[in-house]
Amino acid sequence: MSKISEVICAPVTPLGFSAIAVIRLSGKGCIELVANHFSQSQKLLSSPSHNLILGTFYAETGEPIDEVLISVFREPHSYTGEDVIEISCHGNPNLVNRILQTLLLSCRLAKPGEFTLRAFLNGKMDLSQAEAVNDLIQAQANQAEKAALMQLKGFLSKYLQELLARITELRIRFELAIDFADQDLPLPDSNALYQELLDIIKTAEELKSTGEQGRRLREGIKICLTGAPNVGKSSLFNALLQQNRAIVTPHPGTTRDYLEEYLSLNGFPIVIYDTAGLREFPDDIEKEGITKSYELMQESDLILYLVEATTVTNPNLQFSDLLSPSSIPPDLHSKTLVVFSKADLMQENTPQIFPGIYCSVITENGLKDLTDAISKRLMLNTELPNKPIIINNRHLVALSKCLQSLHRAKQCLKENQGYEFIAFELISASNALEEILGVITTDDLLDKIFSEFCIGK
Ligand SMILES: Nc1nc2c(c(=O)[nH]1)N(C=O)[C@@H](CNc1ccc(C(=O)N[C@@H](CCC(=O)O)C(=O)O)cc1)CN2
Ligand SMILES: Nc1nc2c(ncn2[C@@H]2O[C@H](COP(=O)(O)OP(=O)(O)OP(=O)(O)O)[C@@H](O)[C@H]2O)c(=O)[nH]1
Ligand SMILES: [Mg+2]
Repeated sequence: MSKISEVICAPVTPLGFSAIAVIRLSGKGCIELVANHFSQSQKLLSSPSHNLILGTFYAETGEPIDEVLISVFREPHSYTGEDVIEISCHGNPNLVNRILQTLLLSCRLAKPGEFTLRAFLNGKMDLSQAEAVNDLIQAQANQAEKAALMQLKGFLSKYLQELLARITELRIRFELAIDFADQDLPLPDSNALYQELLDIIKTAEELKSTGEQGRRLREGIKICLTGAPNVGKSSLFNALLQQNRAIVTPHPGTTRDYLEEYLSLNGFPIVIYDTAGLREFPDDIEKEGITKSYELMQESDLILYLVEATTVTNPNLQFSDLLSPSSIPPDLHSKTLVVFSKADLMQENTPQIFPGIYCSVITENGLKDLTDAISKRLMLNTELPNKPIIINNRHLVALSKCLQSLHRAKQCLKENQGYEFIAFELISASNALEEILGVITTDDLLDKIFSEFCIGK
């Protein structure tokens, strides 16, 4: 415990010019440490928790560095559960560095994620909540932030704790049954135990089924723009991003390497790809680009296949003819949305032969229809349910492990195997859930999780 309490210090705001910058310290003795360099040292030493004090911060030489505002948090009432000081100084990176250098004469720089690691080790949050802190910082869109915030506030923890309690209770009932059998006492109603096991499995499955939604929030929903050369993929890419990101020219074969950008649609994070035009006889460079286009199509959640609206003149054409075999592989048709581009070039009164989305980046007609269609297709119109979502892959893996054990327990029960086998599987199921909450951890796991955090967090 004493090692944990060693004072650590780090800037918590990015080093750059800003209105204010904040430096944070945590650990036993950090209040005294800062008081040694502060004009209002008595006020600081006797300050209650959650208090602000204005004063001057001095260098080791006694030279004043800045006028600062100091926040005091006394253990255990702080983010880390230890004494914490936050120094708000003026947002000049040189001032921040001088204050930091002064502090580092008597403490050490915090490692990435070390403040949150301490919050976890001091029982301020469980591991899933600590991971949510980073997910919240990294989140790319409102809905991803919402999911991470719910996890930070313990929604997932509560759900898992309840599941864990039910598994434990069921296990105890099986263990009691083993004892009863030894003593020739009447056995409990095995049908009731079976029903409870089924119900637990259902609850765990329900949580696991949110994993796909979670993956989309974590990695972003992948949309790939594809089609023949020159159909207007890069132009549409730019229009959706509302910036001139991709090069557009009248020459087919302009885009060779793919481009990747992020946007948010209805609060969902989207990764959008502009790819090389598909053609049958490409040159060597294009060939590479096209291979990559096919890889991206495989990975994508949605493929937008562009066809120039003016080229669709044959009323006998079938929908499948549009997606000619040389363009989109048949197994990807179900996740393909056809978009008719350059709709402004259609003659007025030209019938739209295929029902579908006709759009133009010049007049901007149809762009809203396109984003609406994308939202509908990807089901982005629905608010996230007020239920926990598994957004972390480590959690999904552990939950799958838990479910495997629960299913094995069910199998044992069906095959009338001994209750001790079932109890064993239920222990494995509990252990898997406890991995998520960090009840049992290894240094390697903690290192891996917290090293992905930024410094000062
Ligand atoms: N300035 C500042 N802003 C911040 C943080 C911070 O540490 N400092 N946070 C994080 O980096 C987040 C807020 N999280 C926090 C969580 C708990 C406590 C805290 O003092 N908890 C005490 C008292 C609780 C209470 O009064 O209700 C406790 O848990 O006992 C502070 C910040 C976001 N904004
Ligand atoms: N009239 C009209 N022209 C368009 C529209 N969209 C794109 N274009 C033009 O079509 C040409 C090709 O556009 P790009 O966006 O480069 O097409 P691309 O599909 O990315 O082409 P490659 O990268 O070569 O495969 C350019 O001259 C664009 O200005 C549109 O909606 N209306
Ligand atoms: Mg292009």
